[in-house]
Amino acid sequence: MSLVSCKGLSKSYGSKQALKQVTITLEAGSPIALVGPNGAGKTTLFSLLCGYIKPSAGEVSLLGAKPGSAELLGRVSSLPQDAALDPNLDIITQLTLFATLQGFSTKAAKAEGIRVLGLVDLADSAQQKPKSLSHGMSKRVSIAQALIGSPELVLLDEPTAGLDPANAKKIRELVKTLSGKTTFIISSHNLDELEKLCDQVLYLEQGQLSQSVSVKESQHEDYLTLTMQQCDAGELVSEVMQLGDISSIEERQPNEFLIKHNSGENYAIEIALLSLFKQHNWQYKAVLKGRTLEEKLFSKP
Ligand SMILES: Nc1ncnc2c1ncn2[C@@H]1O[C@H](COP(=O)(O)OP(=O)(O)OP(=O)(O)O)[C@@H](O)[C@H]1O
Repeated sequence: MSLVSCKGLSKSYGSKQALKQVTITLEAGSPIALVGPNGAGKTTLFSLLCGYIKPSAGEVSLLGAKPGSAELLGRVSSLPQDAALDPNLDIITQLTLFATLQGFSTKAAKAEGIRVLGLVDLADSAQQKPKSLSHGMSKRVSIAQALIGSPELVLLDEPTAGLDPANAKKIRELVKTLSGKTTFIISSHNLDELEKLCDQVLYLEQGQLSQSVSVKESQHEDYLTLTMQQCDAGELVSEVMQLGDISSIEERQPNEFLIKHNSGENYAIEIALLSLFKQHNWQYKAVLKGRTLEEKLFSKP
């Protein structure tokens, strides 16, 4: 049974068509990214998956059931973009309440609340009220709430937006740790973050699913992405073109070069590049196999 199945899924708000004929099947496993410009329909798709809104046309099912149905209680959860906590109740009381609503006994619900707060490193804040929390801490409490009951599918809408780098890293590590048992679908504008976390990236544009990109496939592509320290781009390009099996090299961003090659031999190009750098005493920052996610989504090879 598929994790998510959408067939011709569409949603209009009055005359505004926010989602157009989205058809996709997603399987459980590594985290899946949902990317797209502002207004592309990401939150609308999440809201349909959660059952917060009804489709205007088409079908959607999660784990074989309709979104919002009783069968999915405790199996699917979400962190909405604008998740808000009740200002009047302390954190552990709120989490305990949500766990109780999922069917935990009162005692087990409190233990579950403490467990999920521990996952987001906030066990010490259990007795605090939301107004005494920073924005980042509130976001982490909302992520904790989404993890109650260890659901099979968790939808995270911009989970690290507004978090400082250390806390964003902690959330990424948490997602990595829990992946396997739980499948995460993550909407974010941070492509570097998604590239680190996800194997599959869905790209929504003007309500349509325009691409589904596999991050893992980079291993099999005939591309290298080279990031240099300061260098003379013209000289580098001319020298690299003289190496064998190079089809093209282009500077895509300052000091970042995309090399297309047709070498069938493992590491041959990498070794030739490193010898070239040594010969000229050029300093490099990174040699990445394949193309960056940004290149895959936004540039035609
Ligand atoms: N309740 C609503 N009523 C009317 N139009 C809406 C409503 N919600 C969303 N829209 C419109 O639907 C389109 C898709 O919005 P949505 O919030 O799903 O996009 P998004 O990809 O999540 O954007 P962002 O990255 O800015 O969060 C936008 O044009 C938006 O203005």
